[in-house]
Amino acid sequence: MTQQHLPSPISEKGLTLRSLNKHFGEQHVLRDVAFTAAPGEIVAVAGPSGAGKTTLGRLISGLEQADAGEVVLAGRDVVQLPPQKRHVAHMFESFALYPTLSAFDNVASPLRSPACREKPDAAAIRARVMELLELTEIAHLADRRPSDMSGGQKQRVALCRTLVQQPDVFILDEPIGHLDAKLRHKLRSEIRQRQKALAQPTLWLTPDVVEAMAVADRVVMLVDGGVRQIGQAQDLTLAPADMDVARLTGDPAMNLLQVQLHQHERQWWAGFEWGYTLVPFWLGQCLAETGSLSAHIGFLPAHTRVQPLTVAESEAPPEAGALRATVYGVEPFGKYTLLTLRIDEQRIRAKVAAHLPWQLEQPVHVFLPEQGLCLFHPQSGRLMPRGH
Ligand SMILES: Nc1ncnc2c1ncn2[C@@H]1O[C@H](COP(=O)(O)OP(=O)(O)OP(=O)(O)O)[C@@H](O)[C@H]1O
Repeated sequence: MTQQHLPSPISEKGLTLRSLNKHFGEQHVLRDVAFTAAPGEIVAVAGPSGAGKTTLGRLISGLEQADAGEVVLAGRDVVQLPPQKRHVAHMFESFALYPTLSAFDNVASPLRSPACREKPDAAAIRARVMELLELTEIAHLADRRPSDMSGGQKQRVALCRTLVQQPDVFILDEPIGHLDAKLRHKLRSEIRQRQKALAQPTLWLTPDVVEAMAVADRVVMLVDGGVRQIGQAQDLTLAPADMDVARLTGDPAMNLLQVQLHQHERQWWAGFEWGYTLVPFWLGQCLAETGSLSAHIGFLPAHTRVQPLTVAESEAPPEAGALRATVYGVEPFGKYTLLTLRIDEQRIRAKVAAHLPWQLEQPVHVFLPEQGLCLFHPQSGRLMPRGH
């Protein structure tokens, strides 16, 4: 476990996870998961499908038992407690609505339950439920049953039923995945504002790292059941802990280009089928220390400069630091254009100004950025500290 994975001192009202482990049969689904979420903090747990996000949420709620580890919630170690005594408001990916109840009654159900700590009266319940139904734009469906609703409408009922509670932690498992882009944007910021004002932490589980970065104060990157990195959007984007995190973060994700380095007259060169290009000296020195001269370098599409060339220009040797490439794909997004570029058999992407008329198969030079160039260890795939 690295230093960044160590939980900070526990807060009376927050959530602290320590060394959580879970197997399903032979499969090690969660490995030493440890992090904290402070009161009012939104922590997103992001990672690809099968990373263990749902299982982690279920361990915190008590719907699954951990093999080992601690879940400390509002100052209590809750590992031995049954779900109803943990005071967790959990929105399930599957919604789990009551089929015979209306949308209103589904949302009101936790407030009417004997396990509810607050015992609000009917008027208070109505006010809280309607406020959420209005926020999520389904107030007009208050009397409808789940069977007469779309997937996105059911998801909003499930979301309201979770947010209406006053638990010790909120767990939202893919809470807005079924909604259209406009509503997703609105709810992302509305829910963020709402949860930030509360005294409880919120865990937001999602495979969408861009959503995670937009909504959360910090993002926990979970890959293969292990925490690879915890950080804010810019930490994950500019300095991903390893190549898996680099592939998952950014919009679009960081370019990962395999290079084979060679030293010649105290300079380092990357070799390609079309020839060699000069690379920063620190890159060669750092890589040489690993005992291998082949590795992946990373750079963001937004930092990738592309220069269009005529055919005649493209046949001359590229200037120092430039890579020879051809345009493979052009996606105009209005404010900018996203280019896919082919360098030998590899593909990279570049976010470029929209005004140039890019052509498929057009020859270009690509310039590696001096700042923001990352080197990943040839064996572990971890980000290497940058040399001088
Ligand atoms: N009850 C179970 N029995 C056996 N294996 C399980 C069980 N629940 C989950 N798994 C396995 O554990 C791993 C993690 O699953 P989990 O649902 O937690 O992932 P996830 O990150 O939430 O994925 P998704 O984004 O697709 O929902 C997967 O390989 C899954 O097949």
